[in-house]
Amino acid sequence: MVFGQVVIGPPGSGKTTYCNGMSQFLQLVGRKVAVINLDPANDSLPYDCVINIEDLIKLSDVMAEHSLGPNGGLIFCMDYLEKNIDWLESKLKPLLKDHYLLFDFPGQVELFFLHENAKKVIMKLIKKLNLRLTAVHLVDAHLCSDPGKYVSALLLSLSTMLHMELPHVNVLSKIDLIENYGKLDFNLDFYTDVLDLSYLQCHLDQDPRYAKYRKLTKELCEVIENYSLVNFTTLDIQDKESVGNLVKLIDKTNGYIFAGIDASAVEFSKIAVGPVDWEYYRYPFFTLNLLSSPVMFFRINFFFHMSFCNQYYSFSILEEFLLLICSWN
Ligand SMILES: Nc1nc2c(ncn2[C@@H]2O[C@H](COP(=O)(O)OP(=O)(O)OP(=O)(O)O)[C@@H](O)[C@H]2O)c(=O)[nH]1
Repeated sequence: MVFGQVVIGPPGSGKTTYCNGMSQFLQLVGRKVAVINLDPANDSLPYDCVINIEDLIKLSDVMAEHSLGPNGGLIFCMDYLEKNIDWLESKLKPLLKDHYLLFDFPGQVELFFLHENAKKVIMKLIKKLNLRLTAVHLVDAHLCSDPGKYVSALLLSLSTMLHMELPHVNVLSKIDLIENYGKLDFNLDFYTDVLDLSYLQCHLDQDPRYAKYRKLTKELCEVIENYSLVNFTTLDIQDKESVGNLVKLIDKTNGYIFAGIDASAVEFSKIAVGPVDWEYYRYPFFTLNLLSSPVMFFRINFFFHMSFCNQYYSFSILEEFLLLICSWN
């Protein structure tokens, strides 16, 4: 089984910097990492990429040949990549034995909540190569400094989660810079946990001319709350503790901590077996005590780890549980 991350997010949210920092961090903890650049607009790459979409198709050529702008050109490139998925598969195959994959995608957000090409590329790779990928969706933390921008970030994250259908982690990137945009209206927890958005209302412009805007924002917030899917974790890519916490979270969502049998003992002790932080207890925990016969007492600790943000489900003993129910009858 091969694990990895699909790194997505709006332009400038820090995807390329993330791939560089994350690959260095993972290499330091003992993983063999391969970064795959699927952004044809990435001119200067700070990392050594093993596969570069530029070897297949160049954005500048597409724009010149088809008289397209950068956005249309990128959509053309993704379409071309989907049609030539064999090229990517053949490049990935030698890496499957022992590498952890980081896919750096373009920043055009419509690729991830509207168009199907990028999703189809990912789904085909997952199915054919048996990959376990988590979507890491980066959003610039400065959006928290304005209620309207924050609601847009929530909507973008929600639509991307619904569209991509992958284990998903939303990240507020560049958290080290958040204080540069002034004091936040609420504690950081308010923005990361997304529990009650009604408080945002009083921080919107109270001018009577903005009444419709406030009503629209209120109703959009209700949509987000009704889905109850979005929350965020934070990241400062230069802080190893921040990157380490994110790695732990991603490892839980794609199952790496349970199946990373190729990982070194050092890595396991540092990342997977480290003390669980409070994030772990966000998942509902059920303990079922079942008396299956007068002499037999079965105690089943049924861990049903479920995070809406992470979309991670562990049904490892579900089978055992069903068998027990059958034998009970
Ligand atoms: N302070 C700080 N700066 C960051 C962080 N992550 C990224 N940056 C900076 O943010 C800027 C944009 O980062 P990129 O990695 O180019 O962003 P991108 O999402 O790849 O951008 P596009 O390729 O245009 O989609 C760069 O100047 C980075 O140095 C962070 O965690 N902290």
